[in-house]
Amino acid sequence: MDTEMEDLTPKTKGIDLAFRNVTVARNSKVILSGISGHARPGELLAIMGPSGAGKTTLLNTLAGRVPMASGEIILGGQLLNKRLKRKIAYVLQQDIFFSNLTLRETLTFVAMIRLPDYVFKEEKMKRLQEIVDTLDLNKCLDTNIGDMWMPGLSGGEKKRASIACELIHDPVIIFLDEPTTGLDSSTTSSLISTLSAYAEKSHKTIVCSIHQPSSQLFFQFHKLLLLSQGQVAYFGETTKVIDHFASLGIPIEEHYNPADFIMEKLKEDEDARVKAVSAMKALQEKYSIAGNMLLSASAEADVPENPSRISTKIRGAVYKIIRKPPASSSNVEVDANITDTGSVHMSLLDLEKPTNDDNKKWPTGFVTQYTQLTIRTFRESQKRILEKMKILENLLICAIVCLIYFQLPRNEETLRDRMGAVFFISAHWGFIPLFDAVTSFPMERVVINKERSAGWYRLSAYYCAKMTSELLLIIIQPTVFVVIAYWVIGLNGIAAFFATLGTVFIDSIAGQSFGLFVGIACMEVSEAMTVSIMLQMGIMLLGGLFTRSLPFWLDWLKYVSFLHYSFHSLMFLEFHEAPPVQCASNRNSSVFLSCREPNITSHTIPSKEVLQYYNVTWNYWQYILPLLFFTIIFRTLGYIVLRFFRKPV
Ligand SMILES: Nc1ncnc2c1ncn2[C@@H]1O[C@H](COP(=O)(O)OP(=O)(O)OP(=O)(O)O)[C@@H](O)[C@H]1O
Repeated sequence: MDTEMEDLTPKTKGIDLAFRNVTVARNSKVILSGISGHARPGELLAIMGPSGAGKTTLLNTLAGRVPMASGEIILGGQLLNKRLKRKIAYVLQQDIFFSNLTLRETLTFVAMIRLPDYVFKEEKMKRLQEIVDTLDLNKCLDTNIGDMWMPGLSGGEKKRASIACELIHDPVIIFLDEPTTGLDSSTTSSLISTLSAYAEKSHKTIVCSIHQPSSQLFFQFHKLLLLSQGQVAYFGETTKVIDHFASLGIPIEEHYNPADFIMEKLKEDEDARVKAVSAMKALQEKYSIAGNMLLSASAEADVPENPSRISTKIRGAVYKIIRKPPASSSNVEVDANITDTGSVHMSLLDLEKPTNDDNKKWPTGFVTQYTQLTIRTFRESQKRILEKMKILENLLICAIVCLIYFQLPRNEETLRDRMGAVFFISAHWGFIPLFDAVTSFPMERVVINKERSAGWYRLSAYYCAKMTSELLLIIIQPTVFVVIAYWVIGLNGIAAFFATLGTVFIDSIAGQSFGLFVGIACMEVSEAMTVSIMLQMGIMLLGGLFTRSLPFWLDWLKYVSFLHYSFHSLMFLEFHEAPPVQCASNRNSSVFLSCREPNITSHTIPSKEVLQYYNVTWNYWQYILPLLFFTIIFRTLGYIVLRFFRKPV
């Protein structure tokens, strides 16, 4: 893999990362205590430590995703801020994707949306190909990402795909949270080699948390930050760690994997752990650590034999470190002059200065974001909504409905059945999109949150794309259903047919809007399902078929059921200006006045009377406008909840 590294020509060089006295507390528990360290461009820094040591918390904190109780994070000479956060790439431990998109579709979207608008599409695709070559992903470009239910990319390929998504936009610094979890040893080895080579060749700063690498892998990391119970147990060059532990009186046994040895000592030998942590503390207390960490210095100045001698050793290296800069300063200056090794001057102020382009909040404009998100959402939803099983299910339901209501005679005896058929159509096509939205959104939220926290696009662009891209898909299945069932059942004529079709579309869109709102408001699929089933019951009962006369204090509730409007508008279309309904054969038992009237010779019921009998007293638009209003209200509420109450961390 690394042989192809030459192809990759990043436009931006990495920048220095320095962190000092990072302390994080959660629920009055201190998770990280006074963590300091430093990584330079071209370096691969490993954060290692036993489970629960605080690796993920530290990475999240360095990436600006977790608030600190105290401490400083300095990137390229500036305290970490919103603008800098957008230049950080963060590869999460979990690989989060839309599982039914192919890798090519996924990466094309990322390239189009994360590379700035002034880069031509051909250039974006070229950059994408370079990343694909570098990470050896050519073979699986047309494979679905997949998940536990759908076969797709292997674990290693998925991890490389996650890394590819982050490398495309040429970040200045890359964080990876346990990228080797779940990978076999050869995939792990090839991944770490790729990262190490990438850091060196493209001069990027890479920080990566890792559990327990093999010894071969261990030495591929340039630097090591060892955590134990939220404290630093070692920070410095990886090659010096064995000597360092030996100097503390903890020598490694021969032929032992150093990573295994260190982890065992930290986990099982409390004395060794305390010694290691105290040695680091002694260093930190002695010197204010800013741009350069003491042990990286001590590594250059040889490793001290024991903690008590550390200060002498460091003093021997004659470090002049400017003391803690003022907290208010946005440009933190750190000088490290090593007088005995020549004049090594490093001013973090000299590194990357923000350009106008850097200050832009989003990599691409609204139009690009909206277009790309529409394409992606359409592809993703198309595979979900028009899934083979769903099509089959709807065709079967259509067949059952056609069999039950086949060519309903238009008479009083079958009026109830006709009403049932109309109610079924409105309920079915209101609830199918509702449940699709309810079940799919909580899963989609995970992807959206990942992308929102990394600042890929505006929420408004995503939401507009989501609202519009699925419209066409939502109406395909009801169209097929209505086209077949309408004529097989023998509903009202051709003019009412088109109006029925339009009404079913509006019903489906209102149902989807309601489902989307519930899906957005609920955090879990199970919670969303419980809430929607309860609401579905209420909506059904208030729809107009089951309850014709509610207690007066409950009567208003029917007006909040969208089904009430869709059902009544379809009833209106079915009976307004429709062929007459024949009276019951026993006219005396008829519920309609027109049939019971002894002087009237006609044996039919006027549509107006049927509509009145079923309480369909408004005109068509009076039922449709509230449906449109519901759609707008639920979609707006969905946006508000997503924007203000469901913010990603
Ligand atoms: N919100 C929280 N409230 C309380 N404790 C927390 C919270 N988040 C994390 N912790 C605790 O902080 C410690 C560090 O967690 P973290 O996930 O950073 O460890 P880790 O080193 O990444 O572990 P692993 O290797 O198992 O992933 C753990 O003991 C964890 O239980």
